[in-house]
Order: sequence, then C-alpha cells, then structure tokens
Amino acid sequence: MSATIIDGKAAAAALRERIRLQTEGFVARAGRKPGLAVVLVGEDPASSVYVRSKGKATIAAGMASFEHKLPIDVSQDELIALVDSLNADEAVDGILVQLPLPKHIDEQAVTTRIDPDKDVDGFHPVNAGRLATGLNGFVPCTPYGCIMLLKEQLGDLTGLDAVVIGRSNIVGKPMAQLLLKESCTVTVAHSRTRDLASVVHRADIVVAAVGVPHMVKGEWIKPGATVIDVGINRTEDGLVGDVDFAGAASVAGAITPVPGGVGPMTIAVLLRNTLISAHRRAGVAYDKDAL
Ligand SMILES: NC(=O)C1=CN([C@@H]2O[C@H](COP(=O)(O)OP(=O)(O)OC[C@H]3O[C@@H](n4cnc5c(N)ncnc54)[C@H](OP(=O)(O)O)[C@@H]3O)[C@@H](O)[C@H]2O)C=CC1
Ligand SMILES: Nc1nc(=O)c2c([nH]1)NC[C@@H]1CN(c3ccc(C(=O)N[C@@H](CCC(=O)O)C(=O)O)cc3)C=[N+]21
Ligand SMILES: [Mg+2]
Repeated sequence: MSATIIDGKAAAAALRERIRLQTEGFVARAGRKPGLAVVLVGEDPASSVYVRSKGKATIAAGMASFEHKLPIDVSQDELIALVDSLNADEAVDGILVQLPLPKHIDEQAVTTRIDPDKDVDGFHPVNAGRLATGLNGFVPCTPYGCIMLLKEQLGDLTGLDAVVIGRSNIVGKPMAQLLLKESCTVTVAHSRTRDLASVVHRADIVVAAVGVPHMVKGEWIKPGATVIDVGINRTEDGLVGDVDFAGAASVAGAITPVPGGVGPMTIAVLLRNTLISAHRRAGVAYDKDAL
C-alpha cells in the first residue's frame, strides 16, 4: 500500500467547525438560527440512519433541525402540501426530501416543487441549470464534497485529466460540471462505455459513482492518480465502495476510504449550503473563503 488515505471524516469535521463559527455570527446578526427541514418517507433503516446523523450535525453546528417523518403510504398530494408549507416557512432555509421515495410517488414532481432558493440538495433543475451556466445556486452536496477533498489533496486542478464513472443527475453529472469549472479535461463514463479500464487508465483523477461494489480494479488506475470513491454499498462484508480499495491503494497517489471518505463530506456540505441559504435569504454577507 502506497497511497495517501484521504481522511474525509477529518476534513468534514474541520468544515463543520468553520460552519459552526459562521453560524454564531449569523445568529448574532440575524437574530435567528439557520433552519434545515428534512423529510423522510417510510422507515428504511439506511435512510433513517442518515437522517439521524444529519439532524445531530445540524444541531451541533448551532442550526435548527426540523424533521418530518411521514408514513410509507403518504399520498403524493400530502407530501407536496408539506413541501409547500416548508417553502412558505420563514424559519426554514433549506429543504431536503430524502431519496429514494416510494414507487407511488413521482420524485421529479416533489423535487421540482421545492423552492430553488431553499433547495440545499441542489437537485432542482433550476439549480442544475445554474451550475451548468455558471450562475450562483446550490451545488449538490456529494460532488461539492469531492471537489473539496480533491483541492485539499492536489491544490489547483487545472489541466488534469478527470474521469467520472456514473452520469446520474445527483452525482455523476454535477461532478463533471464541477471538474470542468476547475478546468479539468473531463470524461464521463457510464454503463455503455467501451473499455472502461483504458478510459480510467488515462485519468489523473478518478471519481467512481456507480453503485457496484469493488467494480474499479487496481490495475485500471494510473500510478499516482487520485481516486475518489463515492460508492456506498451494503454487502455481507459491511459498507464498501465502488473501488477495489486494496488494489487501488497499491497504485494510486491518494484514495478515499469507504466509510470515512466522501460520505461525511456530504453531510458537512449540506450544512454549508444551509448556512449560505440563510445568509442569502436574510441579506447578510458571509465569508465564502472560510467555507
Ligand atoms: N457518499 C455519498 O454521500 C453518496 C453516495 N452515493 C452512492 O454513489 C453511488 C452512485 O449513486 P447514484 O449516482 O445515485 O447512482 P445511479 O444508480 O443513479 O447511477 C449509477 C451510474 O453508474 C453507471 N453504471 C452502472 N453500472 C455501470 C458499469 N458496470 N460500468 C459503468 N458505469 C455503470 C450508470 O450508467 P447508466 O447511466 O448507463 O445506467 C449510472 O450512470 C451509489 O453507490 C450510491 O449509494 C450516492 C449519493 C451520495
Ligand atoms: N435528498 C437526498 N439527499 C442526499 O444527499 C441523499 C439522499 N437523498 N439519499 C441517500 C443519499 C446517500 N447519502 C449519504 C450521505 C452520507 C453518508 C455517510 O455519512 N456515510 C458514512 C457512513 C455511514 C454508515 O455507516 O452508514 C461514510 O461513508 O463514512 C452516506 C450516504 C446522501 N444521500
Ligand atoms: Mg419513485
């Protein structure tokens, strides 16, 4: 093993501390806490764990957490009515509806109902469009967390060859947009890509966001490359990523572990987006460089 292990847990803790400090300043000036509303439909254990750790982190940062738990058989109309009430609630700066939703609910109908200026997940098409055109909006938390880890590890990313494996609207596509914004040369691979091994072998930066345990092999990695493993797969061997960690760590320059890599950054960036939303909505300036 030769690669540096990128400590996402430590980076996330440091970011959360910087957020906590700016939250104090916001409360002093605005006279209220930033507020994050999280909506969970049903009782999926993995989703419940995520929502719980998010709620704890929100409160630890000095923000208000509003949790709404709805039964698995809630109607789409009822869920949309809740989103409407959160859109109208002045105490709510950020709204997150935990995905996936049950099959009888149209995720797009719900996601697009959220006020884009409270869409701290960055999933609304208005925010996807803002990201694609260089306007200020909300950037999806997981890809932004990956960029923060990459910049901390590598500094300036200009000119680097980046390969993103996965083209979902919530990870792969926004990840590619953000790497492009950092002036990387970006390739987006997916299930129809031919000879993925040789595509990956060109890359200085590999971001795996697939959902297939251990799919990316060590031999695919260019020696010294930086590997960001977004995958969260629950297997008999516990939580594993999309990258064969042991194989990749023997050739990569640096690599994120699972757990303890990208996952903790996702939650920290969610708080960052909520803090930014609170400042924007209150018309108060914030220190972007400290976030
Ligand atoms: N750490 C975190 O905070 C988060 C982790 N995740 C994890 O990241 C992973 C990806 O999530 P998400 O983007 O939502 O997943 P999706 O299922 O929406 O997308 C998966 C992508 O991977 C591609 N793909 C599937 N199989 C292959 C293959 N054999 N070779 C190449 N590409 C393939 C698909 O291609 P195609 O488009 O052609 O079907 C698709 O674009 C999951 O493990 C998820 O749990 C997700 C969000 C947050
Ligand atoms: N509207 C919405 N927004 C999301 O951001 C969203 C979502 N829905 N649905 C599910 C995915 C997944 N996701 C994770 C966040 C943190 C960890 C995380 O903290 N993982 C820890 C381990 C946690 C554990 O042990 O289970 C780690 O990787 O170290 C993982 C996954 C956010 N998602
Ligand atoms: Mg559905």
